[in-house]
Amino acid sequence: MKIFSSEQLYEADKITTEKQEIASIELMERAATQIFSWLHERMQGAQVPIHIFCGIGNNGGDGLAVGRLLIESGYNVTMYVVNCSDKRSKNFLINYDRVKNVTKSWPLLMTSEEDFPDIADEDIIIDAIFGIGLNRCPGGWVKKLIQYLNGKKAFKLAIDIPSGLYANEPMDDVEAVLKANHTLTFQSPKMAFFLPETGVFVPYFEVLNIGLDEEFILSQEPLAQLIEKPEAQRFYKQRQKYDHKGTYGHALIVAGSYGKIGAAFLSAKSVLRAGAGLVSCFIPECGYAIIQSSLPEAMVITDKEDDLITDIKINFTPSAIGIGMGIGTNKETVAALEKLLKETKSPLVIDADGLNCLAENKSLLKLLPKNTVLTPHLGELERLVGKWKNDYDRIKKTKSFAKKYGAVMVVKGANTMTVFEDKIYINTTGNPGMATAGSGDVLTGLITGLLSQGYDPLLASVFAVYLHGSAGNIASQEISFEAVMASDIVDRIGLAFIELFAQDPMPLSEPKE
Ligand SMILES: NC(=O)C1=CN([C@@H]2O[C@H](COP(=O)(O)OP(=O)(O)OC[C@H]3O[C@@H](n4cnc5c(N)ncnc54)[C@H](O)[C@@H]3O)[C@@H](O)[C@H]2O)[C@H](O)CC1
Ligand SMILES: [K+]
Repeated sequence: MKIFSSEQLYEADKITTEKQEIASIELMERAATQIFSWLHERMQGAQVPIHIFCGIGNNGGDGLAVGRLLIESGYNVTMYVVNCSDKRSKNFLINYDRVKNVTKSWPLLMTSEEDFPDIADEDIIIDAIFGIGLNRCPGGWVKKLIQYLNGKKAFKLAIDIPSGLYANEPMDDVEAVLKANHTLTFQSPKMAFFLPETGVFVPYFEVLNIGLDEEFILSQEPLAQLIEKPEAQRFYKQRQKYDHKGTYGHALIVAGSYGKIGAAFLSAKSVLRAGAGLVSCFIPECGYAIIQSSLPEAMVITDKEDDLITDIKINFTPSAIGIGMGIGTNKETVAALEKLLKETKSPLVIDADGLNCLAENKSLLKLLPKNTVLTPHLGELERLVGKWKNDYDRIKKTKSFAKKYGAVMVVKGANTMTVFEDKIYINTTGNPGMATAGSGDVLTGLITGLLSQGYDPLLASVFAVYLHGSAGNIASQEISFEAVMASDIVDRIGLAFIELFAQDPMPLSEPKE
C-alpha cells in the first residue's frame, strides 16, 4: 500500500470528481457511508450515546454526514459544531442543511469552554474536528476541547486523522492532538501514523477505500511504500528442484568479542534459517568451542587474538558478509573493518558496533562499497547522521546520508524504515516484544542470508525486515511479548516463510440439502 501526501490526496479528490463526473459532495457521502457501515456493523443498533464533534471544514462535513446516517438508522447521536471560524466549507454547509431532513435537533454550536458537554465513560466520541486540512496548531478553547476529550474514558474514533495531527509534517504541540483509540482513514494511510512522535496518537487505524481515481493513484510517486503481506509475497524467490547448497551461497558473519559470542551465534543461525547454503563465523579465539558446540551447522574461523577481532583472514570469497555484532570499537577492530571495506567485493551488511566504528571514524564512510546495508537503531543512527529536530528531519537526514554513501539504511524500531536513494519502505510486522537483546543480530543474519542467496541489497533488507517482524509476531502470539527472546525469533523464521503464503482458513460451508 502506498502512503500519499495530503497534497496528493487533494489532487486525487479533484481528479476523481472530474473523471467520474461526480460532485465532491458525493465523494464525501461515499466516505461517510463507509464510516457509518463500519460503526453499524459493530454496534448493531446499540443505543450507546454517540457524540460527534464536527469542525467547519470537510472533515466536519464527514462528521455531519455520518451523524445523519446514524440517526436515520435509529442511533442515539448528538452532533456539535466546533465553531472555530465562520468560514465553513461548501460541503460542510450542504451536510449541515441535510441534517434537518432526519432530526429536529440541530447540531449544538460550540464557541467556548462553557459549551463542553458531559460525556460518560461508556459513550462514543467521534472526532471530525480537523482532517488533513489542519493548517495551524489548534489553540484557545479548541485546544482545551481536545484536552477535555482526551481526559474522557469514552472510546474515541477519529475520522481520517486525529485532530491536531498533520498528515505529513511534524505536529506543533503534543498537548493539542486528539488521542484516538481508533482511526478510520480515507484511501491512504498518512505518514504521521508511522513515526514515533505522531504515531502514538494512532494506535490502530484502518484504511477505507473511497474509490479515488486508480489511474491517478498509480501514476503518483508515494511518500513511502508500506510493506504488507502482498508486497512481501512478491519479494520471495522460489527455490528450484535442482538447486544445491552452492546455489544459496556461503555467507560470512564477523561478530563477537569476549562476553559477546552470543551475537555471532544468533546472527549465524539466522543466516542459515534465512536459507543460505553455508555459513562461516569469523570470531575471536575465545568463541571457538562455543559456536562449534552450539551451532554445529556453522563453520568457524578464529582471529589470532583471544578476545577481539583484529584481522579478518579468510580463504574464500563470501557470497555475503554481515559484520559488527558485538565486535566492540577497539582500535585494532576498526583497522580490521577498514581493511575489509577496502578489499571486499561481497555484498555487505554492517550492524551494531560495526556502525559505531564507522561513527567514531567517519573517514571510513567513504570506503563503504555501493549498496552496503547499514542497520542502525535510533541511537546508532544519531551517531552517524547527527541530531534531528523531529521525525521528518530524521528522514531527511537519513535520505541524504543514504544518497551520499550509496547505502541502504535500515532504521530499526516500530515500523522499521528502509531508506534507499529517494525511496522509503515502511514495515508493518513486528511488536514491542521484539525490543530484546539480540533481536538486531537476528535481523542482520536474515539480511545476510538473503543476500547470500542472490537477493539484491534493497530487496534483501525490506524482505528480511518483514520476515523478522513476522517471526516476532508468531513468537509473541505463542509466548507473550514479555517472554520473547532473540532465539525465539530466529527459531520462527521458518514459520514466517510458511505464514507468507498461508491461506486464511476456508469458511465452513453449509451442508447441502
Ligand atoms: N479526497 C479526500 O481525501 C477526501 C477528504 N474528505 C475529508 O475532507 C478532509 C479535509 O477537509 P478540509 O476542508 O480541506 O480540511 P479540514 O476539515 O481538515 O479543516 C480545514 C478547516 O479548518 C480550518 N483550520 C485548520 N486548522 C485550524 C486550526 N488550528 N484552528 C482553527 N481552524 C483551523 C481551516 O482554515 C479550514 O477552514 C479530509 O481530512 C477528509 O476528512 C472527504 O470527505 C472525502 C474525500
Ligand atoms: K479528525
